[in-house]
Amino acid sequence: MYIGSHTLMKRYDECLLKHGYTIEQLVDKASDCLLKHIHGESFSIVCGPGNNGADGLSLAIKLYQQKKNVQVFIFENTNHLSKANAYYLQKCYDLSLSVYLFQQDNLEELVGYMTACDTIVDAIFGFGLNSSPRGIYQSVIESINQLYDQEVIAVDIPTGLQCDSGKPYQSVIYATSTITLSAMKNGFLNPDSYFFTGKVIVEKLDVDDVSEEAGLYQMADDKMMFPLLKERIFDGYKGTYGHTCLITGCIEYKGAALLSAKGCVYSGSGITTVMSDQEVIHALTQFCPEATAVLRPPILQKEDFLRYDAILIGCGLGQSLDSYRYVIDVLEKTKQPLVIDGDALTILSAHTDLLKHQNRDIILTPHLGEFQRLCPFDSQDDMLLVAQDFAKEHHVVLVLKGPYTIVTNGQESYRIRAGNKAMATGGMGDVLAGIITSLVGQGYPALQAAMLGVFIHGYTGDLLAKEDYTVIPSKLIEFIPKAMNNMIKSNPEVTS
Ligand SMILES: NC(=O)C1=CN([C@@H]2O[C@H](COP(=O)(O)OP(=O)(O)OC[C@H]3O[C@@H](n4cnc5c(N)ncnc54)[C@H](OP(=O)(O)O)[C@@H]3O)[C@@H](O)[C@H]2O)[C@@H](O)CC1
Ligand SMILES: [K+]
Repeated sequence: MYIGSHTLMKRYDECLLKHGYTIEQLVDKASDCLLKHIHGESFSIVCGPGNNGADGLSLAIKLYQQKKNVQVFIFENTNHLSKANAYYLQKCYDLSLSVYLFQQDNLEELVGYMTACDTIVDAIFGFGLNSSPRGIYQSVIESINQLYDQEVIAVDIPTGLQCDSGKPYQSVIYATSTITLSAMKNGFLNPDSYFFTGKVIVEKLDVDDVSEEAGLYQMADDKMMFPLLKERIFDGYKGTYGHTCLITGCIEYKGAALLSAKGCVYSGSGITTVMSDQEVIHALTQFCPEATAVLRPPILQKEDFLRYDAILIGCGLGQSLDSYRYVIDVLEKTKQPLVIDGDALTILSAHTDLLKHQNRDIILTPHLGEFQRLCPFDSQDDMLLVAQDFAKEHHVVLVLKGPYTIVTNGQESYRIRAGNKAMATGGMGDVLAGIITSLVGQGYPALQAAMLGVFIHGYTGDLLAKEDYTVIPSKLIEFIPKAMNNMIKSNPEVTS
């Protein structure tokens, strides 16, 4: 399943136009999608001035041609209409459909006409709405919400719901169901949006598939993720599964280093070496005796890293002057695939130029606050686009942590369907960084390692959250091997 934001959906339409479709054809195909899910005998179709309205007008014509009882309501019939809207409105007039024009003084009367129908179609605004519907639009939305006997079907998005966040503007249609076109809208991932969308049906237009060309995100679910995890091989040994180096922890933040090391070991790393302060190393022998350790030298040299397959920097590294130097040393002197997390990301924010000419796999794992430092953005910005552009510009795999964590390398983009609110506890991100580094060390390509790491982490948390109110990192780690085994056993390619 693909997911789009308002910008990505606009880009999707532009791609289709570049493929040679006309906007009138696209609207025609959109209304074919709607028609499949519309039942009943009498319809009030409420159409705004853009292409969402055009979808409604085209649908009205098809229903009329099926001899249904159809009345169309519009807000203006001037040159403010989109090209497709004007085209289909003219067709409605040509066919002598009943078209009513909303004005301030006839609003109540026209809404009264709707009470005679069984279905109201909301084709007022779709992903083109850019602020709260005002004036007559607001009044019509509120009046439609007062009608309780009719089914309300929203075209693409309930009018007044924000496409990207799933939050309502001041006035929003409460739909019984929403037929969303081409892709799931990002806002519908927000569970609160369900109050407004009702049941969501995703319908793909019968056109060339331009989802990837347009940069839509893909939902990475069990079906996609289970087969990515490889079975351990018959004659494997510790060398088969990679040697990872974790430059993590300091006197003040020992726990983060311990959790990332254990996450790395438990998700299958062949050898895990923690490069840290004496105090961290001492604690490590108690917490995770399987990990090895080396004392972190004051200046990191290229030779210190020759034997490693993957490096992690961050996870409790702190932000001292030493930490700054470590981050810069690692970026300048090592060549292995690199995972950058926590404090190291904050340090990196002042030196993103170091990401240039790296010529190796780099995975960044910020939460929203860390990402804001790396890439200042505005709260109104389209995060799907911002994340994608950042990854593309800096040639990294970006793991933007949150509900349905974003994983993108700028070319391919995913939302990971795993994880839950019970996992919102300190140290969870450190475990994730450890898992991803482990997978990189085991030879998974960077994008796959990032996706799989996020999935394993979230999936383990989901198993635990079935019984527990909170899921704490040290307990989650203990369950990682079981969860990975579950994934292998549930994968039809392995079990058959
Ligand atoms: N591939 C697909 O999926 C396809 C999707 N399609 C459909 O296209 C829909 C998107 O169409 P769209 O881009 O024309 O935007 P839409 O939502 O109709 O609104 C634009 C109008 O709203 C106006 N306006 C904006 N904010 C406002 C406000 N606060 N208050 C008042 N007015 C406001 C804005 O005015 P303007 O800002 O230009 O002055 C403009 O007139 C999409 O949702 C889907 O249904 C298919 O038809 C084709 C294939
Ligand atoms: K709508």
